[in-house]
Amino acid sequence: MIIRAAGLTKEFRRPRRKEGRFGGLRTLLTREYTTTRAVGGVDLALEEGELVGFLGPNGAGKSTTIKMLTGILVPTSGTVEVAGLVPWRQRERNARQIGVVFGQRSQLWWDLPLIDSFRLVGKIYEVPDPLLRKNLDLFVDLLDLGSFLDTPVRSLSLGQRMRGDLAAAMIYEPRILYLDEPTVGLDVVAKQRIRSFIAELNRDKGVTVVLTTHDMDDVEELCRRVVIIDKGRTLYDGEIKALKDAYVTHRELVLHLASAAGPMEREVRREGDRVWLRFDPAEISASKLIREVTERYDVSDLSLAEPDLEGVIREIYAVGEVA
Ligand SMILES: Nc1ncnc2c1ncn2[C@@H]1O[C@H](COP(=O)(O)OP(=O)(O)OP(=O)(O)O)[C@@H](O)[C@H]1O
Repeated sequence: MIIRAAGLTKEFRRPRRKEGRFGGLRTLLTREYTTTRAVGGVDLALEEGELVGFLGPNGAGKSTTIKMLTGILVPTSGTVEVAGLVPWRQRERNARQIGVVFGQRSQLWWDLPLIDSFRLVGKIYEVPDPLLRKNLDLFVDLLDLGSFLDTPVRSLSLGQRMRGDLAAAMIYEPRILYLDEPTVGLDVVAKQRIRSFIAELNRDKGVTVVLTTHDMDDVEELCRRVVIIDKGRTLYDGEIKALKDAYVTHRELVLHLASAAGPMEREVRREGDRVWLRFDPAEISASKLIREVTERYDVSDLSLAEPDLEGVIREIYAVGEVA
């Protein structure tokens, strides 16, 4: 087990604000506090080499959990162990085995050319020169960084900066990579490049990845397992497939008709020569339904619509529990 957290809790205490005249002074003097429980007892266990999607609505406690796993925050209670270390106690040793990328915030040196940030990270983490060069070559190639290595970070586009951040986080070859919304605000091409890079690190180098995102395409493409939290507690921890099986009881078959046909059994929608049929796989298998319709109708093409993770997740967030 490379990451193990048990009963992880974080409470933030803030002085309670007093209203009215001399409110500020009274706030200082009385020392009453309001407590926010951001994380309320999360258990998490990851094997080395896993790639897990860490999901939850805004304010669920994802970032706070990640900050405890990375050692930035000290838990109020509970235990964390990451590759044999207690992150907040052994911060420096922990930092060498983890890479962290926050989509909203860059870790790079704003005024320096991108390449200088890589060199500085290499120095800080004491990466031997040949290894630094080898990894730089690889990342420049995989993330297509070549055309903007000499550009100051502040002048990079969001997508270029994100790719730079990812490369910087991996240049010292950490075993674990924490990604907090790595594709937020990026166009489809940039998203795709980042997803392929993450997949490759995980597959070829065995890097363990914890991925926080609101983009279900990230999850569909990269993760087999998801952990969903809300209001600081775990709602679901398991395979995406099992989640879909539990929620998506219907599938859709989309037909292209070569010649006109009247209303069909199971039809739910029609647009020009396309007809959508909805069916329950427990009642009729996709192959049997396809056989039936192709025997009866003049079908030129067909496709099965995949169960939609986005819809499943939306439903779970709305209800606040997993059925
Ligand atoms: N430093 C802090 N002081 C007080 N409250 C905080 C602090 N950091 C987070 N919180 C609160 O803890 C809760 C969880 O926040 P957190 O940032 O972990 O959520 P999140 O799941 O990452 O959300 P998002 O998807 O919006 O990034 C929120 O109610 C937030 O307001």
